[in-house]
Amino acid sequence: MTAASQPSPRAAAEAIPAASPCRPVAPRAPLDLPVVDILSAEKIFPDGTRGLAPIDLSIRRGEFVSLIGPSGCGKSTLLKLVANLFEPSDGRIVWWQGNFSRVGEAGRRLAFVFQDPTLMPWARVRTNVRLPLDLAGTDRAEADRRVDAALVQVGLDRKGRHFPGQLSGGMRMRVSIARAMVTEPDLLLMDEPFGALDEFTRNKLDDDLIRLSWEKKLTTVFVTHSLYEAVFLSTRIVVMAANPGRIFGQLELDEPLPRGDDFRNSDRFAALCRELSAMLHAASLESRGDR
Ligand SMILES: Nc1ncnc2c1ncn2[C@@H]1O[C@H](COP(=O)(O)OP(=O)(O)OP(=O)(O)O)[C@@H](O)[C@H]1O
Repeated sequence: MTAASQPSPRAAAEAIPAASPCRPVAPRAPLDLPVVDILSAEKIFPDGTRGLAPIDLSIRRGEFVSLIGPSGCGKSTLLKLVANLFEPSDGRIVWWQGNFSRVGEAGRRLAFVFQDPTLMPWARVRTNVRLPLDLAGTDRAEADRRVDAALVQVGLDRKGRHFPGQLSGGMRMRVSIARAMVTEPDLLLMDEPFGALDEFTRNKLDDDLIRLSWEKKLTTVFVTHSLYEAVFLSTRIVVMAANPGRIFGQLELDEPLPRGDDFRNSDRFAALCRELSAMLHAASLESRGDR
């Protein structure tokens, strides 16, 4: 792992100026209500691979938590456990303080955004974004209203009648985010959503995501390989180590939200990147058993 040397000039060169300057505001409202409690949850796959050692982690309302760490440390496995895409081998996961035995029950919505936008190529952008509402049987007028709002939120209000093949990679990812936003999720899970995009587009989408996250008071768990992205977006970063997958350390970031280029180009950002880089270096050594 290389040190985070001088991230600011690079970010400055590649970042698109924010639509509005970053306004320093007080941290968002109380963060104390747990959305997900991961209680000694462990994952051993059927072939015997120990994907995750027992993990304890609480995600609170309004947090933006990034999971970062070396390849194979269990970031995706942890995210899928939180998404209830599979069950822990041991331990348990409690959503909304046990008010719901499974995610997705009435009143609680969870949305998952993958690295691949997985759009229907034969359907227009509007139809793709409306899909979860159609599946849920939402009234058509209400669905159209939410689709309009979501397309505005991601800056695609003029692309609703386009097909996915007519869009850039960044635009397709925006469609995928809009499709998550129409469900008005209580918990947004994102597995390296911008990993396949160039850094210029990634920075722009990070800008949009942090604005959306702030405006909608989202609770988000986000997997990334980019320490710059993790520092820019997160209120808390969970650093993981591998062999077996586990939590190595955590970094709280109290930089006020929303954030923009002022933060990206600040000494504070550079210092936080260096701190995270050192943690990742140590986690990487620990993963190889070198320490
Ligand atoms: N379905 C599976 N069956 C067996 N082993 C699995 C399965 N899925 C993941 N693993 C193993 O579990 C461990 C954690 O995998 P996971 O994909 O969660 O890591 P990751 O941190 O997301 O990796 P990357 O950064 O490379 O995407 C790895 O050793 C992986 O090989």
